[in-house]
Amino acid sequence: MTETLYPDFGVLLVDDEPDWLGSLTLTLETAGGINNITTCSDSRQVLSILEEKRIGLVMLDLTMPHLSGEEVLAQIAERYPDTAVIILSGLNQLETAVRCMRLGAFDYCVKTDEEERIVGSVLRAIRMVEMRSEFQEMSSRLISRELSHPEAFSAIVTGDRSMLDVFAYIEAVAKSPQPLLITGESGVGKELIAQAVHRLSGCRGKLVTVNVAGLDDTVFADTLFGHVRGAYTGADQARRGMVEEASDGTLFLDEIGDLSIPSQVKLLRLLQEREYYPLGCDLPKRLKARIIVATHQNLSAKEGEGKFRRDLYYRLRTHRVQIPALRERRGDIPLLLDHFLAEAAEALGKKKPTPPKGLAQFLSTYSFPGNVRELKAMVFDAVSVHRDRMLSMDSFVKAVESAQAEAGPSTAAPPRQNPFSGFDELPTFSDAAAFLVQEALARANGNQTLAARLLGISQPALSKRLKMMHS
Ligand SMILES: Nc1ncnc2c1ncn2[C@@H]1O[C@H](COP(=O)(O)OP(=O)(O)OP(=O)(O)O)[C@@H](O)[C@H]1O
Repeated sequence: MTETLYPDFGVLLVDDEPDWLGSLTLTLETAGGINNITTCSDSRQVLSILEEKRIGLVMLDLTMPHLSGEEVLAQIAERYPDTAVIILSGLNQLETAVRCMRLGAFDYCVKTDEEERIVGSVLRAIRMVEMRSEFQEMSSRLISRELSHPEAFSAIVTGDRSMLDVFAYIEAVAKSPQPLLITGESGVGKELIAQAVHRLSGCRGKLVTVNVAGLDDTVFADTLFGHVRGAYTGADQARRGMVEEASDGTLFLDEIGDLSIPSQVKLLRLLQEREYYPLGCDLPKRLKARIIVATHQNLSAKEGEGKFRRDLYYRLRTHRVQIPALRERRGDIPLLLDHFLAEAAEALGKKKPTPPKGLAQFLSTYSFPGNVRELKAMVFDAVSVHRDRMLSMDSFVKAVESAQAEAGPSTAAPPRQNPFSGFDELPTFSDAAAFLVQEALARANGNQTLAARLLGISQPALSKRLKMMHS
């Protein structure tokens, strides 16, 4: 199996001592998981390598024959300003370090520095280059408002601007090896987003989904890391963990907000060390999967309450997207309605029914606490019971009313402000009623039955009021 390259751009090591190049390569591979390395022992060749290969980071020795590290640094800074350079010197000379930083070096390390210091600097430089390229890619997409791979999002029905911005962001970060955090209320389509990211990532492996809600720590470790035969009583067979199942692919951990603290520690270790031990096994295995996590919970609040580890939270949110609730993109309701009518008709072997006039308008007045999933269920239910060519409005009205009754008056709708609180002068009762009626009729597209429902009055009461208004 070919190993996934990290980072996805090359790291060029330049030093006239081949032994040092060999030992630095080994250190970066073993301590930093960095395996996309090119070496060069003749500083005169650096520019032609940069010309030919996609190099994002150069580690330059300072003292070299022909062209010194400082001279090469100046050339790189001028011709390849997006390439990060770390200077590696045999001597700790403050003056030289300052000069190199002024020339644009990312960092200055001394060869005798601790391994941790050198590897840490390289990992930070890699992250900076990755972030810079994501930022450039995202801004160019946001400016052009065009997607390079719209087909990756074909399962997600939307015309909403903020969703399209989410798509643009996802295209920019899809190939990053860092985790992606997807947040949003239940039913907004987080799993569909994870599928799109996996498709765009170009990973050859599978997308493996694990819902971690309700898994206790032992089951979590066993599910993710697997075990060897005989690891515990009853472990008659070895089990491959989901991390291994997702090799060269994507591991999608859903409901991450419910993860217990001990499991959070295990996940953090996996992300930091990119290694794990199947239960009962002394040899570590390498993490070769991209990690995507999702939650409907507010992780930042959980972190504040001490229920989610800060270090894990910050690691997970390197890339993050927030999927808006359906009530924040009501323009999607008619599109989704049409999509689910076709899908339900096909699944149930029926002809696609014609929706009653005003249905989309009626649905747009509802807050959909269950988001797209709730709309989908409503449509499937209505299509399964309908018999005529025209779909009945009734099953939708009943579904909305029973959901509202179930939620109770305080949660049926999002908390509202008193619309009159900012008024200097209050309208009269009859003026306020007239405004309400007009607004309800506009929202119901002139449909009086719907408008009456929105106002919580009977249709005869509404027509009486309309007569009064017009007399
Ligand atoms: N924009 C969309 N277009 C088409 N189908 C959608 C869209 N958004 C969601 N769905 C459908 O709605 C249902 C719920 O979506 P999904 O499971 O992705 O939500 P979720 O945010 O992951 O929910 P949860 O937090 O409960 O896991 C699925 O059947 C999905 O196919």
